[in-house]
Amino acid sequence: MTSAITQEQPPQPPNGTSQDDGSEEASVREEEFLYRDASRLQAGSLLTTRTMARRLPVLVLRSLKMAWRVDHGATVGLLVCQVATGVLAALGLLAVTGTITALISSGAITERLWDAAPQLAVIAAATGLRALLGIIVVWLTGRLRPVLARAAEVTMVEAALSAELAANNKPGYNDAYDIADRGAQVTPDLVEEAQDVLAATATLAAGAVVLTVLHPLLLPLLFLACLPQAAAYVRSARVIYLAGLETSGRRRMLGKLRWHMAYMESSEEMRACLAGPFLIDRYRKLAGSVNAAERKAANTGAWMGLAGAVAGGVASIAVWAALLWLLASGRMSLAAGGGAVFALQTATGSVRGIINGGARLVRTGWYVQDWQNFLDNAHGQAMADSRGTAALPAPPQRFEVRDVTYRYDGAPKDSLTGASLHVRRGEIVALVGENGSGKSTLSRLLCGLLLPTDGEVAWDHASTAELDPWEAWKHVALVPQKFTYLPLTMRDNITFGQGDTSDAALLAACEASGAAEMLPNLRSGLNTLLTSEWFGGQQLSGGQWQRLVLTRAFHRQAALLVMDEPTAALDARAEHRIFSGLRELAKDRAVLLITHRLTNVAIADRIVVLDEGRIVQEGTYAQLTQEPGLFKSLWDLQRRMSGEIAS
Ligand SMILES: Nc1ncnc2c1ncn2[C@@H]1O[C@H](COP(=O)(O)OP(=O)(O)OP(=O)(O)O)[C@@H](O)[C@H]1O
Repeated sequence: MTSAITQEQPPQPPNGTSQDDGSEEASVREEEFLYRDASRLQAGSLLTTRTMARRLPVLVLRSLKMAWRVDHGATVGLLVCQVATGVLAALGLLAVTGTITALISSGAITERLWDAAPQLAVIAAATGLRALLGIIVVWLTGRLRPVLARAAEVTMVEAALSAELAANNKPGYNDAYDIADRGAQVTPDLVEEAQDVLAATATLAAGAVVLTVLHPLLLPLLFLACLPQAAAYVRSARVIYLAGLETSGRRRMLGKLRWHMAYMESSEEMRACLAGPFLIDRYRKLAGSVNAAERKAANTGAWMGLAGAVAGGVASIAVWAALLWLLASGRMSLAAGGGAVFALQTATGSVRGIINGGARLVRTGWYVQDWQNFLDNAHGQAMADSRGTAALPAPPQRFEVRDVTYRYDGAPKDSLTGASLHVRRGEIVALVGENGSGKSTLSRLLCGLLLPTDGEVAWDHASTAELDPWEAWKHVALVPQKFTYLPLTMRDNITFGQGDTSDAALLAACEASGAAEMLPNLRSGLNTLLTSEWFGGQQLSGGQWQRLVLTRAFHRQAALLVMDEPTAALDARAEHRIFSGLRELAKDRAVLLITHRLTNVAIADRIVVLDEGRIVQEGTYAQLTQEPGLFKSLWDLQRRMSGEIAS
């Protein structure tokens, strides 16, 4: 049977152009506008060729440091190989010069051959050893590459975790992350390219010594000849790098589209809502726009490369002409000229190697620089810059939001305005209100996940802005509205490696949440891998996952328990279990409960009602169900609805 994707014709673009007619740019105006980020482009365009040329030695050094950090042995081995390669190249070159001198000197041919024999032996030995060193370099690089790549990936994750939660809303942050991530991916390239440049430099050093001995004019001439080509190559690398920056937002969107189209979490809607064909069409248009930008950069880069190569060719002719002139004018002997030809060829090859490798190194260096910049302060969003390092002397007793205003970056209006609320240990406070009224935002502020735009959030007497966040979050247990399905075992999903990891402690938390009922059906009990994406794993239902997330929160034994719609996916029996056990849980915890099921909030000591970011009511269940206001109108509506449905 043919799949829906192949049967369906993708919708035509609004202006009637097709994705294959070469006019992708025109058909994707809207998507381009949406996913472009100018702030990064500006940063990239500040880089100049001269700056990068100056940074080349720094990059080589940095790559060596990175390599040293992950594998001392391989780094030393590579350095030794490169130096040895250079020494062997010098020996080989000297031997070639010696051989030519011996062969074209006067005397019988057999004598001349005997004279040249030791030099020929040196050439053979040097060539063989260089080949062997080449193999060792490949082996050591292969050993180093994966370790470096994984180490760089970990630094990215650590940097992302060090950023404020609010960073995700900051313009340019996600692009900066993506570009930095690309830098992390290419760090092994930096090391390899630095190796190439080092190897070419070592060989050049050998050629340079020979050339200088033969005639002091040859080497400066050779360098001058290569300058235009070097500039052209670096410029070409810059064009391609800038195209990468320009398209980063769109490429990120492409990655997200691919993820949603192919992965399990969204697979139902992709099929049943026919989102797949629609998104494939969107993907093609967006990809067309990225392709067009990259093609343009590749064309410009190729033209620059061609111009550089022509300039280089002309300059090479000049160098060879100079050599001929030196010979013709008797300024250089014929024997020395023969050696000079070989030395020039070797040196020219090495300089080209340095230019090629250097241009690649410079481009990779830009990416790696982006990576380093991100690592330095998470694109200006590091928590270390916005928060203190104070520690709490003991688990807090009271959590308070004082006259807090919060606006998400780029949002047209405040999500919370002048809100105040407190919750003590032993107390349950319910937060209610219509969709978008600011409940989750307020809970994030109370947990210290967000810092207020105005006002203060205090745990006992300490402001959350003063506290070391990682220490502070040890006192928080959160059941978020949107929870993550982690492909870990049930045990790891509950503990995340913290607290009492004994079966007894886990089973107690499972009993409280209702997750214990799932255990007999799990293949390996607490050690079952909770995903069917890998062999041996098992997939939980939505409600079962919610039970698990509740188990995690109960197991944490934290002073503050925040539950945002904790029973939305639970069946009636499971929901009843949670609410009937909540008072017991609250004995030593401050509980903030967010729910739309208003009969459930009868359990709370106090109820706080939010409307459009402002607290409009506060009181007990008995008070608010009598008092005219938002709570009563929503409560009446829910009761009426269940009555109407029942009748
Ligand atoms: N990450 C975010 N970035 C930007 N704006 C946000 C973000 N999260 C929420 N908002 C905005 O803040 C306002 C309050 O959202 P919040 O999620 O706090 O509401 P809520 O009361 O929890 O809603 P619901 O009942 O639907 O869960 C909304 O207008 C929403 O658009």
